[in-house]
Amino acid sequence: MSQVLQLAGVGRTFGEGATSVAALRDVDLTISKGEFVAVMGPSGSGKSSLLALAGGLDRPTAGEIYVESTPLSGLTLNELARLRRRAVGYVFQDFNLVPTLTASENVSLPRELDGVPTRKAQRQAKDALRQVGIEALADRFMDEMSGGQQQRVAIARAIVGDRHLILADEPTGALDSATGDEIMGVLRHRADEGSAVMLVTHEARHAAWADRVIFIRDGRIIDESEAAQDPASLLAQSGL
Ligand SMILES: Nc1ncnc2c1ncn2[C@@H]1O[C@H](COP(=O)(O)OP(=O)(O)OP(=O)(O)O)[C@@H](O)[C@H]1O
Repeated sequence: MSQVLQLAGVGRTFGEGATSVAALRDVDLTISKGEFVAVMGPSGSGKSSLLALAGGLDRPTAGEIYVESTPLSGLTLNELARLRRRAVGYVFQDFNLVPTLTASENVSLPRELDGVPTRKAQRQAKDALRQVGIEALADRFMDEMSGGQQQRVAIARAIVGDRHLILADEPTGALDSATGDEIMGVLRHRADEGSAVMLVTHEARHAAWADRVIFIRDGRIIDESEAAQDPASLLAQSGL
């Protein structure tokens, strides 16, 4: 099975009647094992909504979403939560880390909740923290870490274990550009190892790490390109 994520005719409308907002309309999208896809588009175009649906954090008002061939509409909330913990790593814009836990505990907690034995979960957490370059900070609490360090913890939590679908919403916002590139390298590596990666970004230089770039405007996919050699040409192509 090579399709990790599939959206078929997906729509998401918020509210009803005259004041309703169509955040996404009729989106068809497939991401395969080993594929790194970047999503670009203006503010309010539907990028975060797309990621939330793909990660099972929200439900579509039209169409169907499949994660590893499982149609999400058929799952109860508990089943959806289990699938999210097992298969989906999510990097939130605002990190969503637990302040009273250490870096290592923040990363291992979702694994333990999913029944992975503590020792193994801790080993996996350590490995994920190593991949994002902060293994030495494993025992620090969140308020002892800078914004950039917390962001790395959030990324470690998303890639820990063997998640097959990594969804990242602007994961480089608080990072300087060298660290941002390092994080892109981590996501690229995860894709090369067989995960499907979807990254929302405003930065063409980050999108250039992807195999494919999707442009969204007004809730619709307006264009898809193979990643260009020259990141600036991505923006030129889409007219963004
Ligand atoms: N919970 C909600 N209730 C009502 N409208 C919403 C909700 N979430 C998103 N929207 C609307 O849906 C549209 C798409 O929003 P979304 O956050 O997905 O865009 P975005 O491309 O991620 O924007 P940004 O780049 O600013 O993060 C916007 O018009 C937004 O106002």
